[in-house]
Amino acid sequence: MTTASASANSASGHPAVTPPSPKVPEVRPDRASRVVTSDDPHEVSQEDMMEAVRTILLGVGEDPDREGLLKTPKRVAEAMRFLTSGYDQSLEDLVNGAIFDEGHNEMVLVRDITAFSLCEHHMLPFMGRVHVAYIPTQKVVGLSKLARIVEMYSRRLQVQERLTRQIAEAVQEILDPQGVAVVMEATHMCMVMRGVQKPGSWTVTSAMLGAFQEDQRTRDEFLSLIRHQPAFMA
Ligand SMILES: Nc1nc2c(ncn2[C@@H]2O[C@H](COP(=O)(O)OP(=O)(O)OP(=O)(O)O)[C@@H](O)[C@H]2O)c(=O)[nH]1
Ligand SMILES: [Zn+2]
Repeated sequence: MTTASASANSASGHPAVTPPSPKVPEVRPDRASRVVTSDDPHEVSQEDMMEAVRTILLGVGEDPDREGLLKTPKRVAEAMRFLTSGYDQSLEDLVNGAIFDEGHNEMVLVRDITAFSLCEHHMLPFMGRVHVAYIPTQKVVGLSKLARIVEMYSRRLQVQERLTRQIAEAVQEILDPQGVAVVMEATHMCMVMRGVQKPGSWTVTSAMLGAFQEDQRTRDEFLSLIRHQPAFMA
């Protein structure tokens, strides 16, 4: 598989395209791909998670036994399971065979796909929009599947650069198209609510494969299409 080039810069600049970077291995395998046994050290029960949340509540000086917090450990454990549910999905199940031989060879772009993820450094949300384009080699994929791919990789602990690249590589894997382009624009709560505290800052990352990496005009067409204001919004 071609290696994606991913880069980040501030929203004031255009997404830069850098030379291919070395592939970063997955931080952890998909939960779905692991054989889970009862003594699997990675398998943490809901009760263990709830106990950890109780500890956090104590750590912030709260009383986990006061009425308003009684169900909080359970709610947080369930929320964290949902927010990382992308580990349990596989690309094959998600695409569900929705690949059609249309003989189409022009750019397909799904833009403004909202995405919510958690940064792996602070486990705080980062959120924004993702634009996914590809140039088919005859075969196209069901449009919703591009959004589902974004969803699967977002619902994990991430860094924005890796998320962007994984989306591009997934489209490459399922379609083997002439090229794939992914741009993500996101704001990170770890930079807004804490730390450097910069509300309004945006990070733009891109991953370009094949024709989008090799052909400046193709890349420019994509960048111009994602900046264009759509005439119709549902
Ligand atoms: N490249 C990249 N960095 C990220 C992402 N999400 C969070 N970070 C950064 O990860 C870095 C972690 O830096 P550390 O110095 O280890 O942690 P920290 O002391 O909490 O850093 P500050 O956020 O600067 O307070 C910070 O600079 C974050 O802004 C991401 O998606 N991509
Ligand atoms: Zn963070």
